[in-house]
Amino acid sequence: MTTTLPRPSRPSNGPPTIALPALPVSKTRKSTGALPSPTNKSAPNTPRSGLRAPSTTFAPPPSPAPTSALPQPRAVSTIGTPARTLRKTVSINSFPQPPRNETRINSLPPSPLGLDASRNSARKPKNPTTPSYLHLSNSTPSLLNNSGEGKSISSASVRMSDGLFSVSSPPQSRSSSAQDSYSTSATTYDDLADGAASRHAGDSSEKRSSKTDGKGNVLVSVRVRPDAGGNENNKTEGEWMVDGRRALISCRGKEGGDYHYDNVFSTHDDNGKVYDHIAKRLVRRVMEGYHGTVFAYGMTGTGKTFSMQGTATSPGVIPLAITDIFSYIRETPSREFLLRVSYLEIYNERIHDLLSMSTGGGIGSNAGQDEIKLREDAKRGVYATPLKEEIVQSPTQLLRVIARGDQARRTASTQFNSRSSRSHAVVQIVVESRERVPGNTGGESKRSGMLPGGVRVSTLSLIDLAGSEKAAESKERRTEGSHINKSLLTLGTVISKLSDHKDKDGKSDGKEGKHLPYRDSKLTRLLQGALSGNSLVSILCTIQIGSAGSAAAANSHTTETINTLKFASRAKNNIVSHAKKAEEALGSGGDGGARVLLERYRMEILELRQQLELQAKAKKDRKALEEEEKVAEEEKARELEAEYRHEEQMLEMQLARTALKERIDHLNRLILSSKSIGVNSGSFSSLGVRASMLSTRSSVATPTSGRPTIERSSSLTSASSTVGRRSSGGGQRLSGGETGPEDDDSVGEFGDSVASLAAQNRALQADLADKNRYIQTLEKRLVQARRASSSRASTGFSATSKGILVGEDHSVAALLKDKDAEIIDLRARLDDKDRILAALRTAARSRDVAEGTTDGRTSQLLDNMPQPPLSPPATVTPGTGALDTRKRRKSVDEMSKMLEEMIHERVENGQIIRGTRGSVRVADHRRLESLPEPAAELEPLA
Ligand SMILES: Nc1ncnc2c1ncn2[C@@H]1O[C@H](COP(=O)(O)OP(=O)(O)OP(=O)(O)O)[C@@H](O)[C@H]1O
Repeated sequence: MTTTLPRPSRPSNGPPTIALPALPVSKTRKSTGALPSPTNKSAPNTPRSGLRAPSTTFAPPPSPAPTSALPQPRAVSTIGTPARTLRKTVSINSFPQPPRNETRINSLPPSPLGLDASRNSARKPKNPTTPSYLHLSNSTPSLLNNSGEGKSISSASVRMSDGLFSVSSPPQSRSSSAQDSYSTSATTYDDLADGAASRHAGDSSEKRSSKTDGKGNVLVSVRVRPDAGGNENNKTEGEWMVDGRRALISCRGKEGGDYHYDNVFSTHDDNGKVYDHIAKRLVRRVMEGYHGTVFAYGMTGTGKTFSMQGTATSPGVIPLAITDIFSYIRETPSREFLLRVSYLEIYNERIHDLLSMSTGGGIGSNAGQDEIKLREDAKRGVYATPLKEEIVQSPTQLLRVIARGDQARRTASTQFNSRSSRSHAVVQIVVESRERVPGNTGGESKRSGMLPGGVRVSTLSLIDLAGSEKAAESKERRTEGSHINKSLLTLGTVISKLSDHKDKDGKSDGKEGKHLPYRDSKLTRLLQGALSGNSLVSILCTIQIGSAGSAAAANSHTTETINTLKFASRAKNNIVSHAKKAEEALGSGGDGGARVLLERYRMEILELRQQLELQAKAKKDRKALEEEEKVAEEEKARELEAEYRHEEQMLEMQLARTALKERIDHLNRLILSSKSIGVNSGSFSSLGVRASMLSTRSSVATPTSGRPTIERSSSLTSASSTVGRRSSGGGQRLSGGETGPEDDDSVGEFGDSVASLAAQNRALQADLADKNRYIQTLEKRLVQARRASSSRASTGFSATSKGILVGEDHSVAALLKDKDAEIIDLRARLDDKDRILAALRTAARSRDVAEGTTDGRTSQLLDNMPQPPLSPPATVTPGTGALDTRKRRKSVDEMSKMLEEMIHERVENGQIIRGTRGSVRVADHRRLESLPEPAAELEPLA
């Protein structure tokens, strides 16, 4: 297989670089050419290093001791450069190895290449009695080695301490990218590194390496993909030899050599193991506040996506990292976390948001998206914007988000991969964390006045690069390929030049060094922070060394593989990380604060909680108000109902009263009629007497007193007719059967008057009886009404009803009293009538005596009437002529006088009042006192 990438002219001291991109720096080449020598890798500093057959029996050869079976790598001849060799040795040995593997690896047989002996022999003089991996582990601790992890993960108490980070980056190493450093807080791990270095002051080379080496924070691993043909015996695949235990890959070809890395994974190693070695610790560090970057680099089809994403049965780095992230959160109750994730791809040098795109990854699938640009600020470094970030709360949710992005990622079938990634894909997980205030959760901290600590923000970038490839047949693939190759070339260039930015101690020297072309591609721009040392870095390079079925393919693979191996070596040599734990941002202000969602959310939660409390209070007040209103409404309703019932009762009473009143009016009319009858009958009787007198007078022609007499006569006629009518009407109303006799009685002159009086008397008595009955009926109805009211009053309106009943009682009592008074009045009038009748009888007898009549019809008629106690009748003596007339006149005069006296007497007694025209009427107080008095006016007799 051939590569389209330009081949740089290779220095003689480097490993084969036939297929490498044209890297610009010869110095880099030298550096790169100094591939890990067996000697340099010989000193294990971790359990796994120890497994690489640490032995005190090995001599420390200054140069590698390649096996005779392998071609002597040119790199070996250059490893004699002390500084380079030392640095490489220290950095590689400082890489972590999983503690669990220690036993297993210790039991492994020595490397067939015999490189362990030379490496370990190189360590032996320094500490012949102590396993070299332990020695180096102490001397060059790194954020990614076991010592660090042991402290940070084993227990919460250790996690809580900042001293747990025995990071090896010396202060000098910071200078390489100090201008971009996120960290302004503790330099704990630097100090510790210095301390660690000083413990080995006796070994100047080691001390130097510990100072210069930020590479303790950079892991470079190589993974060999199984051959598609099924030949997995990768130990000796043609000219290649892979030794996972010693992290060695040897090539026996013309550009061959020995390549040492932090980890070499054979075809037998699964994704779990790969993750454990390349990313597990880094993920932990990210959770503790460091930035971390893991990326996979390699030729197309060599297993980058397989390693990063994995499969359902063999999850890759990304899903395993997610699992660990949430495990860490669970294990760390002392802090609270907020995770947000973004997912972008760089396709044809354009950035696309995979979380905002529709799935399918086709052209135009991101139509409508704002162009995503890269920006840089002091706090965040280089970042893409605008980019969708999703907050995730569970591994499942996070995996789902990433799976959605994967769906949107552009893939296509290529010569080497049926589903080749055509873009660089970057998953970025931002971890915000804050220490919980003991005993307080949520809003309680505010209430207690204790503020929690600041928020720490760190980022984990998981990058699956597109694979380098030769020109494809289709134009589209060629375009994609050219962009991919260009960006990968820029990446290689930047990494190569990184060594130029370091002084002899490995410190970055931006002024003197060459320009770093980060801006030449979006990929390098995005990786700028990681490459310049602000992040812990783990690079997984994937290769395929099988023949893949054809000599051409095998050849192509070899070239590409060697390119990849060289890239890995340069990365290991040149990238220096001095990552620091991110500072804790207090408050929500400022640039840093603006992106600290945890703080913003906390503030938002507080605000919302306050709003909630206010709302709850308002709701409570409103409820109380509503209750009051409800009570008031109920009260009002009750009042209205009571009022309504009262009105009903009043109406009933009114109706009853109206009925009573009507009846009373009717009775009054009857009474008045009776009175009129009584009075008029009295007048009539007297006038009747008088009429007879008048007729007598007429006969005696006494015109002197004619006028009044005539008037009186007229009046009598009128009154008589009135009485006749009223009496008739009243009789009809009271009892129809009684009208007959009355009508009969009303015929005739004197006889008629007397009969009428008798009829009137009967009528009055009947009326009286009728009234009594009516009064009884009224009393019954009142009792019934009272019962009805009291039953209604029992439904809750007792107070009001009482008032009604009391009023009713009063009105009924008054009514009864009125009626009683009227009855008494009526009786008194009857008495009056009786007296008048008696007077009339007397007058009639006197007349009879005076006229000498013997029939006594008038007096007899009158005698038939009830006899009131009257004065004894005057003695009448018969006479003739003028004497008789004189006697009659005298008799009439006497009678008139007697009547006048009687009236006068009553006027004096105050029983009656004399009117201005001589009329008389019953005194009011007499009425009230129920004294018998005629209600109608009595015409004066004289
Ligand atoms: N270690 C491995 N074990 C088993 N199968 C593997 C391994 N590595 C890769 N493969 C298989 O090889 C094929 C190509 O792998 P993958 O797509 O991961 O390559 P790649 O490097 O991502 O390619 P590209 O750059 O074109 O995207 C896949 O079918 C994958 O399953």
